[in-house]
Amino acid sequence: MTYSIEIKKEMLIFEINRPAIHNAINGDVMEGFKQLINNVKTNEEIKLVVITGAGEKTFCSGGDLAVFHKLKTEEESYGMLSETAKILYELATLPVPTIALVNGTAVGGGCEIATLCDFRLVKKDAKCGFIQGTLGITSGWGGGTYLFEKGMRHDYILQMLTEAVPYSTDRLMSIGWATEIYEGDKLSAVNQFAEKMIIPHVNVLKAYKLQAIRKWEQTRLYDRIMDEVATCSVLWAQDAHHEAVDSFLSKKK
Ligand SMILES: CC[C@@H](C(=O)O)C(=O)SCCNC(=O)CCNC(=O)[C@H](O)C(C)(C)COP(=O)(O)OP(=O)(O)OC[C@H]1O[C@@H](n2cnc3c(N)ncnc32)[C@H](O)[C@@H]1OP(=O)(O)O
Repeated sequence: MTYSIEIKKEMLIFEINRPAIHNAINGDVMEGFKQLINNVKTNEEIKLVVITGAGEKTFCSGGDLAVFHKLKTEEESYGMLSETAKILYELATLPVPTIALVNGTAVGGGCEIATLCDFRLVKKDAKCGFIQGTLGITSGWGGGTYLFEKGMRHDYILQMLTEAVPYSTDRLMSIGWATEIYEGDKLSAVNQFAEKMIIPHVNVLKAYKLQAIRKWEQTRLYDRIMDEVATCSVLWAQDAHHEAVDSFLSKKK
């Protein structure tokens, strides 16, 4: 299975399970996200959602380049990017808070998924970044747009997007991207974090989340994400992108 879904102490824990390729996302994992969303919408017991990656090294390395590299044109890439962005928008706007339990490297689309969550608990030695620029593309799943919603300094956001390198946890904390840094066991870390929330009063959690969702609706977050998708698709179809991905995929051959 490329993912697992477990419900523990009113928390739904979604784990991407492709550690051999750094938990890269393919269509199967996206189906898992759809199942997660459906579970939350139909099960009133779920009060928090946690997203994490299998293994010790990586949260998620973004889209599976071997799979998505088959998409060559603007139209083909728009199809995949928009479909994924829609699912991730549903994830971001779930009625309960979401926590990215960043147990290791989060790059590319992996950094986008962590960014769209309400909280980011990051392992001490993890590195995270919007490295898409090194592939000649922008973020294409809504991640850049979500980053501008995080209340971080504008200049720090643009630096994170345009430097296109993974940041250390010190930097992630100082720019306001990481919520907390943890050491040791990831489930203990998320349990300790969740205990501080008023879980028994789930309607309070939901009411605050709804305030954020209403703001996003009023500021047309969804439309702005789809603009990001369209921009990324144009860049995706250019030689610079295909050459950069070829170079990554053939680096050890
Ligand atoms: C498609 C959407 C787009 C978006 O909108 O954001 C994206 O997500 S673009 C994808 C962006 N992601 C990347 O470019 C990450 C690529 N990966 C890396 O930079 C590195 O692998 C790593 C995650 C920093 C780890 O480096 P390292 O520890 O040196 O491991 P390897 O590089 O040797 O990787 C082992 C193995 O895994 C394969 N791999 C890694 N990431 C991906 C990926 N995203 N897609 C497919 N395969 C991936 C890598 O090719 C190696 O395979 P083998 O050589 O066959 O062992």
